[in-house]
Amino acid sequence: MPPTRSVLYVPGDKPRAIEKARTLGADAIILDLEDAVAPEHKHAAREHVREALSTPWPVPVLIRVNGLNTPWEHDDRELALTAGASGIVLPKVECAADAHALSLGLPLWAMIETPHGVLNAPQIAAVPGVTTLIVGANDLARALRTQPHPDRTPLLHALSSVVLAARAHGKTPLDAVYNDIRNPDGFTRECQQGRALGFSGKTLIHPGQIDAANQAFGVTETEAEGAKALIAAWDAARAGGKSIATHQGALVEQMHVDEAREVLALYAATTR
Ligand SMILES: CC(C)(COP(=O)(O)OP(=O)(O)OC[C@H]1O[C@@H](n2cnc3c(N)ncnc32)[C@H](O)[C@@H]1OP(=O)(O)O)[C@@H](O)C(=O)NCCC(=O)NCCSC(=O)C[C@H](O)C(=O)O
Ligand SMILES: [Mg+2]
Repeated sequence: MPPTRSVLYVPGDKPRAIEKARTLGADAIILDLEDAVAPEHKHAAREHVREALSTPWPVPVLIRVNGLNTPWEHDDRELALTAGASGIVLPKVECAADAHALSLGLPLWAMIETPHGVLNAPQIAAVPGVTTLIVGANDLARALRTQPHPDRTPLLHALSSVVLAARAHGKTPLDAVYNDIRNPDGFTRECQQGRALGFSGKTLIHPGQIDAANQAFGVTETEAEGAKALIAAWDAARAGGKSIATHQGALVEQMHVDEAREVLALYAATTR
């Protein structure tokens, strides 16, 4: 799987921001046709997105289309199919049938941002074309009538439900955006919380959030060296006929080795 530590939304009607996004260092880009684009700009945004995708990008670029049953659905779908996007982001996915409705042969990133979406997350994650679940915390908080909380306590159940559903089906869970672009400390704390909850990365709204997300969801050289040492300890134990090993005083079993290999794969993919 390509890395998804940092996934930046860029409004489809802002060509300057789109061009800027090419070189910002995010692992993936979502060109947005939905909530970041006012109704009167939807048509122009589609043209900007088509133009942007007519030349190669260094990272995967997805299109967030408008939701099913909106007036823009048909034209967005046609654009997504013909423009050369790496995938489609579908907002407000409520059930598996919604995901099937937009199974167009491209990877589908399903946004879980309604109560039904959370309740049906396991069925949505099970749809073969769905590769990724993204939490949409703004829409979800509104629908649930939760109050803002620095530790996201009111949303923890939903956040963990999305991780659980995605992981159960081998899909990638991505954490929600952090709205306060002037609060880097709060952003970093939320990245760390998202990683601890099991998310693979975070969706972002501003270039200033990319480095912190890459760091929080990435692998340091020290961590990579630690993973190599753990695998070496395991290999030595197995070569000596042992079924389990210890490394730096801690038990090592097969699942720790699998985890260490994932750490090394992410390190290799993000240090080119
Ligand atoms: C939030 C913003 C409106 C702030 O914009 P602005 O005030 O212009 O920021 P800056 O002046 O700090 O910008 C500095 C330069 O960086 C460029 N920029 C800003 N944001 C982006 C971006 N997202 N991608 C690429 N480049 C960006 C500016 O153009 C400036 O460049 P320059 O002119 O050369 O100096 C703005 O950041 C923004 O629009 N962000 C994206 C908002 C968005 O996409 N929203 C929709 C997705 S989030 C969502 O819907 C969540 C979900 O559905 C849910 O329910 O939770
Ligand atoms: Mg939303």
